[in-house]
Amino acid sequence: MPTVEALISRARKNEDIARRLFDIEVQIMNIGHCADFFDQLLSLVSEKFNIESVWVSLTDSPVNDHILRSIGGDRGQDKNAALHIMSTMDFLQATQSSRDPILVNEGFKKYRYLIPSSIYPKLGSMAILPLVVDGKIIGSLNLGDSSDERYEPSKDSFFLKQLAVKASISLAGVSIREKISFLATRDPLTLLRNRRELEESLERELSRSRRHHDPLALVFIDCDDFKLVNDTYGHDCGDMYLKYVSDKLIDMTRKGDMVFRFAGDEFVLLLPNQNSADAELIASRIKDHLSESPMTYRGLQVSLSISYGSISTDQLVDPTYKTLLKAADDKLYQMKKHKPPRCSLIDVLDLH
Ligand SMILES: Nc1nc2c(ncn2[C@@H]2O[C@H](COP(=O)(O)OP(=O)(O)OP(=O)(O)O)[C@@H](O)[C@H]2O)c(=O)[nH]1
Repeated sequence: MPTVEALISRARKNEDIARRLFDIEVQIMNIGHCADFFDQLLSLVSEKFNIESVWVSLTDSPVNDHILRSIGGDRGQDKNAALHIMSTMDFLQATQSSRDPILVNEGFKKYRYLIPSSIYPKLGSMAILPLVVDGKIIGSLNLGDSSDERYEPSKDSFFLKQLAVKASISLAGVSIREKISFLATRDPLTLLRNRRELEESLERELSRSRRHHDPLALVFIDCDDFKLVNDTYGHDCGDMYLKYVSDKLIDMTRKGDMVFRFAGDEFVLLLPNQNSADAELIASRIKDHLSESPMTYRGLQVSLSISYGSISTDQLVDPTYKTLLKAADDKLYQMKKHKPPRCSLIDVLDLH
């Protein structure tokens, strides 16, 4: 039978843990970006509870696309050891899809995919706290210690569960807030940056280019005879065509480049640090590649063709948002003018 003093001491200890959990919750609940959320969460948990190793394992499931994009990570390419990205199957197999904390102090091999290699050799025990967003397990918050007692499996995991729930609820909030602000800047069909974003990005990049005396290139792209796609195959095919083109534009540009949907079948590339020759080369490569990569739609190959106009700040005196766009649009118009009209979009019938 515990003494009154022991009971009071235990109650105080629990109160102290609850207060620390509350402090963490208050500090993470209003964060706007997933990357900042994880940084804050990990450092707060480690600091408030004096934990040797704290890291997050995230599955590569499509439900995590938004979070992975936000933290800038892909599987096998962790942003840092504290954010560990792994296959969904490995994760669910190791944890048996448990929604309760898992305490481990032996048999780490089973959980090896969850543990960054820099932490694995130091572990005496660990706690795996599942993170659940929108009812789906998306990974875990993990706590590790060199002693085999701290997370000994028979220990009470009540507060660990509390931590898992608070982290999950806050992450869901951050994720939704970030998604809303992301979508406000995007074209809903292609998810490319929208025209308003172009205006802001172009102003920003122009002043950066002036400050650093670096060139900035812009390519204006228009799909040829796009109306024919809609008229021949219907609007769904037209939508697919626009998505197909936008994916190719993303694939064929570099990480620092920006791709925008300007309007209907018009796209703009913003290429920091590229001069006129670079921009012309990139644009003509994209044009050639699209011409050689017809889109498959219901067993038909629908051919693609674009016209473009490329311009760089090194070709204009005192370039502005308007003059840069206008110069690229003029060049696009010149290319369009010399293009023979197409009457059919079908290259090859029936691929089956
Ligand atoms: N499917 C689909 N069609 C769209 C969308 N936005 C605009 N359009 C269509 O895009 C077509 C653009 O037509 P035009 O401006 O004549 O362009 P074009 O047929 O490519 O002609 P050129 O530019 O002269 O080669 C119009 O028929 C619009 O209705 C969209 O989101 N989805």
